[in-house]
Amino acid sequence: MMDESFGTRLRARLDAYGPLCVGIDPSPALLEAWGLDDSPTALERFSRTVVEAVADVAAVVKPQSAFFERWGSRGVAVLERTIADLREAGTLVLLDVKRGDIDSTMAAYAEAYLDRGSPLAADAVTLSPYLGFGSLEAAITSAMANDAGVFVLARTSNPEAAGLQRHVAGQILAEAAAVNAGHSPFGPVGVVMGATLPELEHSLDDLNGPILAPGLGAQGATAADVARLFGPVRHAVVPSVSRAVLADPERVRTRTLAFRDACAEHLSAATAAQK
Ligand SMILES: O=C(O)c1cc(=O)[nH]c(=O)n1[C@@H]1O[C@H](COP(=O)(O)O)[C@@H](O)[C@H]1O
Repeated sequence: MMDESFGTRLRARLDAYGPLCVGIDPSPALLEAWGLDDSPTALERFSRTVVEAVADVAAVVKPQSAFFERWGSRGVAVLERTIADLREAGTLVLLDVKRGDIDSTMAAYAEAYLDRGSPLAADAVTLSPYLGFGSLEAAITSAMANDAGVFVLARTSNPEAAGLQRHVAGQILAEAAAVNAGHSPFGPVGVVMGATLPELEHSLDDLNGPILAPGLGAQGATAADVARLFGPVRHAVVPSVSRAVLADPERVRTRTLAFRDACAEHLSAATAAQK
């Protein structure tokens, strides 16, 4: 049994390795760019290569479930092995599944992804709050019981999101902050805020939880954008990148280091400018 909370483990990883989450997104396009066929065996080769390249330099690694699920049970078996490899390497695993459903179904998702006895158990999982933040309760309870965490979509990186999410993001952030109150160094409820946003429309000062910020690289965000948006909460931001580090199997590690160090430098410059 793990006895440190997800927040404590995440804090330690961020302090030791710097601010970056690397996605494992084995899309057909990337498999082709790597000279691999599109098959479960190729998925495994891709995932193993990324794990070996980044497990000891990225604070968090985020396998995207859809790219494994498209191969049915054989793909899910590769996802299970990838999670096991990452956990054995000591990396924090954020499983990107973006789940959200009514209470009883949510409890089953929680059992699948957060219960430490499950073959798919991760350190944290992404959740969608569009059935109401309260519908996520079973997952949040399970996360706490299993020393795991959740990342709830608040303002996502994609351009289509703004019209819908701007109406609800404030409420999601407030509900996450309420769960996180009193926890140290972070509560179990992180949020997702795109690094592509033109500006932050809500303060994150009282969240007391980690902020996953996807959109670096392929979606156009830079380390400077991360610092501009998240400088005031720099200790809590986890910028996330997939395609821009995965494009070339020979350069996954060097690109990971470049993104990580650029984010660290820009965030610390933002700190200095605020003093
Ligand atoms: O939850 C996520 O990880 C996520 C949230 C979000 O707002 N935007 C977003 O792109 N993502 C995921 O982050 C990854 C982005 O990939 P790249 O654009 O290749 O860096 C994909 O796996 C997306 O599913």
